[in-house]
Amino acid sequence: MTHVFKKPTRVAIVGAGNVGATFAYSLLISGLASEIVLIDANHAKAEGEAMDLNHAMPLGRPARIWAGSYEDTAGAVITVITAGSAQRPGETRLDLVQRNTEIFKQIIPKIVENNPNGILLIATNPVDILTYVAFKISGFRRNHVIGSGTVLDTARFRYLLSQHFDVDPRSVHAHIIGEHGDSEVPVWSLANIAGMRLPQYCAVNELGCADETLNTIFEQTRDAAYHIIERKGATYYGIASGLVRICEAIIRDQGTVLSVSSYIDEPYYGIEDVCLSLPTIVDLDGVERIIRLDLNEEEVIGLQKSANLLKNIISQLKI
Ligand SMILES: NC(=O)C1=CN([C@@H]2O[C@H](COP(=O)(O)OP(=O)(O)OC[C@H]3O[C@@H](n4cnc5c(N)ncnc54)[C@H](O)[C@@H]3O)[C@@H](O)[C@H]2O)C=CC1
Ligand SMILES: CC(=O)C(=O)O
Repeated sequence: MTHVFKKPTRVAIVGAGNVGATFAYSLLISGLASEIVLIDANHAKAEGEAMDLNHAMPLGRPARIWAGSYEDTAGAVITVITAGSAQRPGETRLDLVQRNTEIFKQIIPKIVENNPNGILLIATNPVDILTYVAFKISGFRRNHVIGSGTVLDTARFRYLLSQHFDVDPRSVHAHIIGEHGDSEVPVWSLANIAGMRLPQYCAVNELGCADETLNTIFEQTRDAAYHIIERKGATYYGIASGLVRICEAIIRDQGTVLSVSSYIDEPYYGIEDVCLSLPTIVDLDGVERIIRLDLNEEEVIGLQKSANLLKNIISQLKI
């Protein structure tokens, strides 16, 4: 009998709530993982989600899905953390900071003990602060601790721009950088469609590009979570798709440019020792490289303000 060497692609998900369960479903549909384990303080919730997901499998792609424990993070290529409190209407992401830091103090050591070589992918808010907390507690290399950061905000921005310009969002190249939150920064100076910066694209195509219109697009991007939470209590489809996209870049070793959050260890416009989002090359080793952007003065000031806000919160944290 021939023995076949089988190496499953395991993704562990800690937190089987709105975000964790929606991500698990999107990951199943994507076919990227052969094993998906759900871990939650509420084990019955993880079990229920696993049962429901298993029933979708014969109609889609095969994978092994179960409700497990931290021992099951062993061998996972990526452990995605979505556990913790979410914003209630009117709350900011930063309001969640100490509550979710306490949860990370319980969770991270258990993952490290079982899976010292995997990649941590953080979605729990405030995501930049918790990426920093996970980096410090885990002792992992900076490449292996990634926050979903402004991947979602960048997607929202590209979607809203695509609506304005009436083009496929995948053909809009534009990034939101800095905090995943109220101090985030739109990189207008480098935004382009078909290689043309927006003012040139508007002029050539006789389209409206008024400052007021573009500002409204940014405000709708920045405030999207508040508007969704006001209406339906939570957001999850956007972030679930963002997490799948990050997992794809890692599992398929794609070297994709994504605005993930990671630890800045070398001065970037004078910013260091903080986690925030910048266009980053993501591959099998996680963060391969952060791209040096040629920002204008207003964008540099915005990015520095965003970094200072995050650093100020970090300095008050009890890790
Ligand atoms: N980064 C981003 O772009 C986004 C982040 N989020 C964040 O994701 C997080 C989760 O949001 P939802 O899924 O809507 O919340 P949820 O309340 O539906 O789910 C949270 C889950 O975490 C579990 N949990 C809590 N403490 C735990 C612990 N110590 N160990 C294991 N599991 C634990 C709960 O039992 C629950 O099932 C929130 O912090 C939210 O703000 C949400 C949307 C977008
Ligand atoms: C909740 C959140 O962080 C978002 O939807 O952007």
